[in-house]
Amino acid sequence: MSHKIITSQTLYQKLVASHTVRRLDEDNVLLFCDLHLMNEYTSPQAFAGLHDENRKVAVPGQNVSVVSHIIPTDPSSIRIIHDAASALQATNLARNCAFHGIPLFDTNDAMQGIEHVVAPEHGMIRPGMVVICGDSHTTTYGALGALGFGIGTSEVEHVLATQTLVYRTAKDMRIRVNGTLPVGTTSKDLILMIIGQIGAQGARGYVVEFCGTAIEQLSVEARFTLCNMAVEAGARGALIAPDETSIRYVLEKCPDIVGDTRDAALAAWKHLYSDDNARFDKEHTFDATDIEPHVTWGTSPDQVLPISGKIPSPDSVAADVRRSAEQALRYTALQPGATLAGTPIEHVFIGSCTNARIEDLRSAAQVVAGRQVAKNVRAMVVPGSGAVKIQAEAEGLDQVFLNAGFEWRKPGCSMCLAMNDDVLMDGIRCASTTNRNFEGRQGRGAITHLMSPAMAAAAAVTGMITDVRKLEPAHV
Ligand SMILES: CC(C)[C@H](C(=O)O)[C@@H](O)C(=O)O
Ligand code: SF4
Repeated sequence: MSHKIITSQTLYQKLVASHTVRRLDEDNVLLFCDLHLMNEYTSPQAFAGLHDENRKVAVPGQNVSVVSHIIPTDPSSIRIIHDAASALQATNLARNCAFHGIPLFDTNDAMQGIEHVVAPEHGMIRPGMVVICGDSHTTTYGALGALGFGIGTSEVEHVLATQTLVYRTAKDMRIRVNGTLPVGTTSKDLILMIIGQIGAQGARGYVVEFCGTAIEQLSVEARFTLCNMAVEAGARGALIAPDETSIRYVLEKCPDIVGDTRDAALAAWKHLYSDDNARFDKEHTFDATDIEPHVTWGTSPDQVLPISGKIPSPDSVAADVRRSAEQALRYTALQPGATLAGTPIEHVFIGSCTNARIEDLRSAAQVVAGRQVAKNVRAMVVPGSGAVKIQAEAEGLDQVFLNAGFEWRKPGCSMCLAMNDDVLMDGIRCASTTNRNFEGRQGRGAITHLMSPAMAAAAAVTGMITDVRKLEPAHV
């Protein structure tokens, strides 16, 4: 007689178990995917592979495509992609989606934007789902208690053909953040601090569950920022157990969840938490109480400092990271021992799937209101999606930015990775709300400093990296 042993499970284990079609071996399962998101960049070869084998898309309705990376953001009314290769990617995506009956947010759709901003605002992401995409920042959806992660192009083809994925299970990490984030700081500062502490590989091989009072107090949009950037610590996924805050958000975005469906959904979501005795392979605890605004000084997101900190000397860092620190400082042209505050910048970019949602724009606008972009600084806001842009315009935020001398652009990935026309020149130093400060990320030779939207706004109006908490009150 066999006895079923009921053990405590982590939230991550519950999500994997509920989507496992078949266990393949010790490490791998065949995982069912509730939603597969696609973009123009990582899907063409997958469709080509599918067509070569004469296969159909298994469940077209559980796939959605968004043109994100290569779309132009200039304010002209019709968007025309001038680069031939990029235009071809967009046309291919449109053709493939039409052929297979896959919904598409196309280049000139009013709701167009960055895939990770578009999907949740249209109610596509719900607690308990598995969401995958050929894009690393799919971890964003953990904010709603959905397991999201990026996949490679060959996997995209497999998912299209079967709506399943051969999935190597990850280890479990818990990051608890006690306390409350102080005024003037955001979840961007929190995640930059965490990445600085555990390193760019610190969560490699793990799915991270965030918990603790500081996390509970975060809005859903702030949680998106946190989970989005967990991948910059190497995480294979990020999760926050659904609570009242996230459930309210989802119900607002999902008009179809009513009546019995709503009761059933609420009942199912109640189980989405890590059991008391669940075992995590690794745990970290932080306190949010004394967190300062954080800004990167190097070419990896873990090369980061609190704004009052001093740029490290390569001699003072551990031997294994010394060379990369030296290289980074050579690239960013900064002096060890100096503070980041006061470093002149030439460009400000407020955008990306990390920080281009409405709350991000509100927080930047609050700093900008009544001030002017500093002389010699070019500053732009690229909203995360058409919906964010429309909302911001309804609130008059576009006018706040335009009056101050910012450019107000159309949505897209834009200068987050410079795959469209928004590219920085060699040597230009940019205060950026994005997630990656790699060499050349925003243009060859361009230097990126990652920070929160409020800090980027402070940089725009002062012309230098500035502690937003120390700005004199503006005369609005
Ligand atoms: C283009 C895409 C594959 C890439 C990713 O996977 O993250 C991009 O979105 C990025 O942010 O670097
Ligand atoms: S905004 Fe940046 S990080 Fe996000 S999907 Fe686009 S390129 Fe990647």
